[in-house]
Amino acid sequence: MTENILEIKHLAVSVNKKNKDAIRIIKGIDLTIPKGEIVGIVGESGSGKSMTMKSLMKILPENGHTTYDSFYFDGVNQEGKKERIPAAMIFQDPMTSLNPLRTIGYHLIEVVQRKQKVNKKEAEKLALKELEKVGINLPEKRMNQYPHELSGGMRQRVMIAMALLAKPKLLIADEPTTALDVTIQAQILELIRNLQKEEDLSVILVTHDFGIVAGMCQSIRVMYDGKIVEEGQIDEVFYEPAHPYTKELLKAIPTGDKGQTLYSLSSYKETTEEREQAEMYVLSNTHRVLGNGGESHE
Ligand SMILES: Nc1ncnc2c1ncn2[C@@H]1O[C@H](COP(=O)(O)OP(=O)(O)OP(=O)(O)O)[C@@H](O)[C@H]1O
Repeated sequence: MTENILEIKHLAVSVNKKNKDAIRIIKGIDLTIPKGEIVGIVGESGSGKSMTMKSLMKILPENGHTTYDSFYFDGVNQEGKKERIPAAMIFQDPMTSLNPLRTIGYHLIEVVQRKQKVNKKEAEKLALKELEKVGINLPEKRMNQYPHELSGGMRQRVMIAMALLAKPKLLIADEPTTALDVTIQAQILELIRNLQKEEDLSVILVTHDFGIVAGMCQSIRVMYDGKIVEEGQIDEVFYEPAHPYTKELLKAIPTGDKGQTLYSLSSYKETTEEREQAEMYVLSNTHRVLGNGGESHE
């Protein structure tokens, strides 16, 4: 049996707005992440991918509220715990996480010293080693540079180095390559893939791009409107998608064919009634779908 790094049952997130009823954003999802896997979470913009990740990391905005029935990380019950799980998160835009007035070295050394009792010289050595590991050339020079002096791809490598220096067991990459051009995108994904193996990490890769998931992940969770509507091994979901929304997402993958009509996902809508009554149905040991008892499993 596979061990899981993360097991959370019935996770719900709501947001309070002034003088208004709380809005339910995440509507009771079960999320299991097997150890040592790269798991893809896909869904269109606004489906709740980032909110789910931020609630796991306890970095929700102040008006956000998380509940769950149970939450285990690496076998440890998180109920009532104030501290964060040993996970690190990288975002689409590294500039939002880097202080433009501080050097790259400052950022890295700060993470090392927060984690380990070492002096500045030793912290610097560890930071340099990490920069080399993530494929930054001329690491000594980079230590003294400011974020704006680096390319987008290099900044994302720095973010990955910072994440790894925090010694996480789980790396959450939230749209890490969306802002990068295609060749750089491929390099960053390759880096994440290699680091996962070398560092024995578990990885959650959040993306709206099914193509990226196909190349990177062992399994996939499809989110729609605050719920997981389908999950399974990559082949199961790709070749036998069972939920209508997954089918629409798959149709939306650009094939590169001239004249291909790009699908607009906004045309897919479930009625509230359907959604409220929906439950997860088991299609195989690993493949589950929300809603229709698996009857649409053609
Ligand atoms: N601070 C907030 N206050 C209120 N609502 C919010 C807040 N942040 C996000 N939301 C809402 O929560 C829903 C889910 O947002 P989330 O950012 O998780 O989506 P996402 O799937 O990650 O999309 P994207 O790919 O665009 O990041 C959206 O409807 C969004 O408008």
